[in-house]
Amino acid sequence: MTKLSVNINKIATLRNSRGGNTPNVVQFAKDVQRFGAEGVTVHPRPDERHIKYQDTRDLKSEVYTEFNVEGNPIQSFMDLVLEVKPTQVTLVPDAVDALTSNAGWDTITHKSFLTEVISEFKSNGIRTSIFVDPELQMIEGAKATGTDRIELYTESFAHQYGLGDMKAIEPFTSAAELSNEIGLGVNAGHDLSLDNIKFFKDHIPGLLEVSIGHALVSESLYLGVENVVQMYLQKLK
Ligand SMILES: CC(=O)[C@@H](O)[C@H](O)COP(=O)(O)O
Ligand SMILES: NCC(=O)COP(=O)(O)O
Repeated sequence: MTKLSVNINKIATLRNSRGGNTPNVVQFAKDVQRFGAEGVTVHPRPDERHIKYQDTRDLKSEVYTEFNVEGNPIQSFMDLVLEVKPTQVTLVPDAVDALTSNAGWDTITHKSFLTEVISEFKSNGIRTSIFVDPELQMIEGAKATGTDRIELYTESFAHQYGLGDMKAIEPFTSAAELSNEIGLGVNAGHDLSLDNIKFFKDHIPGLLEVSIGHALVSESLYLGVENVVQMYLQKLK
């Protein structure tokens, strides 16, 4: 069964825009879990443009489903994750000034670095996932690092699907099939939405988790948070 992890970065974006504590990030995380979400995801970036390191600490005691913390494993991020010890850490190769996540890891070039980082997190009881493009070589490279899971970077699927190109799913299906064969768990995320999630899920064998934020928050502006969470859960059945 595919779990829905709600990425709450954009709630922090809205909160930070006025400098106060409205909307309250922790309350939003409690509410989406109450509405049925099976996880909460945050991406504390180095510039803290949205989720702050302190938010990640504050959320730890309030996330009773699965807590997924994403980021580039720079030292400050490593220290935060080892302090908070979330359910899962997802390693993302983002540049400090990236507008948003825009690429998966080159798991071959960075094999030794990723292997060392993953070993550190796993020895602290934290499940690991590596953000990758749906390239078979990168999937095999991810396996070699010892990671528990990969997260398929779904921006290219979402973009092409939105243009009517159904064949855009094919690399993702192949990547999931290989992952299943070699014992890698399959997560997915980035630009997934109510429009594309069912088609995506129906073509990805063994999909364990989707993390969705930007579209979910945007859709909630019109349809309401509880309604949107329930709509995602229905489409993921
Ligand atoms: C890794 C990924 O694709 C997203 O989880 C990322 O967290 C989005 O980051 P922004 O919310 O900063 O765009
Ligand atoms: N890992 C993807 C994620 O957490 C949310 O990405 P998006 O839905 O905000 O594009």
